[in-house]
Amino acid sequence: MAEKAVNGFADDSSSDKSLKKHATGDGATVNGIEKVRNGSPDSFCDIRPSMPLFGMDIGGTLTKLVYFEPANFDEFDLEEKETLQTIHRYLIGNVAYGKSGIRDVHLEMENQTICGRTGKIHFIRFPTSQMLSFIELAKSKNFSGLASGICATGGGAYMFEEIFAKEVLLQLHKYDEMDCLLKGIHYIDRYNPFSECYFFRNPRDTELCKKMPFDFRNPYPYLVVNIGSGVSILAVRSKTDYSRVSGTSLGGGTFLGLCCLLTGCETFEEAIELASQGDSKNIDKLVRDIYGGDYSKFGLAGETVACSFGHMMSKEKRDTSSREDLARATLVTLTNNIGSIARMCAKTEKIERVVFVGNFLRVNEISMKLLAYAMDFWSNGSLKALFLEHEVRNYNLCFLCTVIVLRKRVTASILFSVLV
Ligand SMILES: Nc1ncnc2c1ncn2[C@@H]1O[C@H](COP(=O)(O)OP(=O)(O)OP(=O)(O)O)[C@@H](O)[C@H]1O
Ligand SMILES: CC(C)(CO)[C@@H](O)C(=O)NCCC(=O)O
Repeated sequence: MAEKAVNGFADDSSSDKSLKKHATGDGATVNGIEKVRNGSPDSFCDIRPSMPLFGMDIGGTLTKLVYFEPANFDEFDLEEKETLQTIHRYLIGNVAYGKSGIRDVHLEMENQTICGRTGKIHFIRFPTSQMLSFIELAKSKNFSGLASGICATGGGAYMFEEIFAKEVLLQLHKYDEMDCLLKGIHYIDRYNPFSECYFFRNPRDTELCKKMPFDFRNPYPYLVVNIGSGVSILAVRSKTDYSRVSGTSLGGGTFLGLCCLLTGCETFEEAIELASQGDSKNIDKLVRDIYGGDYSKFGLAGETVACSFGHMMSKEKRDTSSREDLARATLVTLTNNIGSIARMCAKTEKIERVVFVGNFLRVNEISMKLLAYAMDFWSNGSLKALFLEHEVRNYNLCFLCTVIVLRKRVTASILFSVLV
């Protein structure tokens, strides 16, 4: 592969259909639901791994990478120190890497202690579609001769395991994404107890609706709705007891895919921008479009969506609909569907706190407010929709609990070449 393509993440060849998926199986299955106790990543903190530390979550759409920058470089030997300083200069000197790598500066976490060391956590993301470029690069740099292995979470840790082993001669140490997600949520909240978790006060009133901090220090039981490419719903009853109670394939990836199809947009940011200027009422049929007003007998207000995309069966309505309206209706449809499934899960599990996470909510206040509204309205105020600053903006957080322990200089070389 050309160096340029590798370095710039320019080659979009990672949709390689020949990659084989592996079955997971970290937990026992009870009534078709995976029951998982005792996630394993904590064991990392029993050791004092060599620096630098990275963690990676390879999702269906985005790969999230964290880099832990130790505060004091002086305690390392000369070679390690040199590597750390080079990484530091490069990473901190840039916020964008190649065409698609981004460092989210506003998410940085200072004064963190990981595995006995104090430092800062940096957050970087890039599309998983560029992963084969990363692998090509690792191969071309003879990574296997120098690295001890990579720890990773997410479907990609399984998806790319074989190709990493075969092509790069490198083992991926896999950790379950849901275990890590929950550990990540609590890690983050512990370090930002008064500013990480929030809710919307007065969610039914657009004028008075206001973001407020939520004290999440005594959180159990709660539901997690992880909106990534698809959606996983977890019922969490204690630190070590949770189950995946439901999920839906209609998630953030569906929103982006449909929006690209319907509007010709090409990025998530563009899709959200379009949606923010559109009106879904031009696309969806409301109860009032069918009843002429409310359907009072069952408490359905005229403003309620009766049929998502229902107006699109009319040629006239199709001809007058705009890209903005279509983007908005796609966003509202997906969000309401997720909200509705979450509400049913909360009812079945008898849980009142619902934490919505995942990158679908990144730069997407429309969906957050809609979810807050829907939870409050349809439960008569008994359900509370909660959100997290880091989670919402960027990461599954899995990687906070995983680390990539690489041998010194190689890490720098890989990271640099990929991100340059
Ligand atoms: N820059 C972006 N590029 C692509 N999608 C984005 C971007 N920012 C936010 N998103 C949204 O976030 C979703 C991916 O979220 P997330 O990173 O949490 O999931 P994932 O780990 O890729 O998927 P999964 O967990 O299902 O494997 C996308 O499907 C899209 O809706
Ligand atoms: C497959 C995963 C777990 C990958 O993160 C996620 O995309 C998901 O939960 N999808 C929904 C699958 C379902 O229908 O339950």
